[in-house]
Amino acid sequence: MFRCSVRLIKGLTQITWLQEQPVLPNLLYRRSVPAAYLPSRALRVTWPCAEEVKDFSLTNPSWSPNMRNLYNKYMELSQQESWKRLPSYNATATHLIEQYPDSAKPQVTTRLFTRNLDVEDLGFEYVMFYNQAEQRTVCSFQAGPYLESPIGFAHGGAIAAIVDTTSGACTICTVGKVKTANLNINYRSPITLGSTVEVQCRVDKIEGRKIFLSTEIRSVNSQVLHAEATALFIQMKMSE
Ligand SMILES: CCCCCCCC/C=C\CCCCCCCC(=O)SCCNC(=O)CCNC(=O)[C@H](O)C(C)(C)COP(=O)(O)OP(=O)(O)OC[C@H]1O[C@@H](n2cnc3c(N)ncnc32)[C@H](O)[C@@H]1OP(=O)(O)O
Repeated sequence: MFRCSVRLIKGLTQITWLQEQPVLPNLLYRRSVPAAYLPSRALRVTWPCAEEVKDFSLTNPSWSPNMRNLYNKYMELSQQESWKRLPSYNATATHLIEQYPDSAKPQVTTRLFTRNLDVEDLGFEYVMFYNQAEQRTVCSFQAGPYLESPIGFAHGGAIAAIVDTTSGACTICTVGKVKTANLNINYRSPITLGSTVEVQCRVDKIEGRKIFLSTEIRSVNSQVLHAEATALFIQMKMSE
């Protein structure tokens, strides 16, 4: 009973903290997760247990010096320019939690694909920053050993996931809720597992509900081009 109360108080403290985080107004999906998306068996409930509401885009001990350097560079730029670090939770619903009245906080039973491991270091380690004035997102990405495809290198699907995430976040920050309609990737040079790369994404043009973006993944010294991509996102209709 005592343990439960402590967990509840910790959880509420964390939620209050979450609600105080700066949020761009048009970012968030307005609907709760449709029932059809929910798994048939109960998974972890992430609210109001504080330990589940973790911001994964803050430094952790698994981050390499390159990962930390990029993080520090954009954190410094966030002080002077219009870059903003995007918080990153392990479920879309957790990003949305502030929209729910206290009486109707959702049970979070799904997970974002790129945040589906509990252990740090093994999968996707990444942090994204958004520049509103330039409609750009940058992502520092460290590819963990569980993303392997050819021996020692990252899987093309994992690279596609990080491109989709970086360009998706850029689009959501720019226009609100969207879906990916098209993603084209040219893989130019393999990404070594454990290495850190910089993903740079920008909105090229917006035509009605269509948002066109381009992305490049480069080594941290910019010398190696690992992949280049274009994406088309479609803005959801008001009714969706
Ligand atoms: C403090 C908070 C901070 C938060 C920060 C953010 C962090 C958030 C957390 C993490 C970020 C993660 C972000 C990840 C994002 C990933 C998103 C996905 O992966 S979505 C899953 C994969 N995609 C699908 O499953 C779509 C399946 N397709 C569809 O649902 C539909 O086809 C859809 C919605 C794409 C379009 O359907 P329609 O009915 O709305 O629209 P129609 O009329 O068909 O098309 C509109 C226009 O677009 C063109 N169009 C549509 N699809 C096209 C295509 N594939 N290629 C070219 N044109 C296409 C059409 O020709 C039309 O053009 P004309 O207006 O006539 O000029």
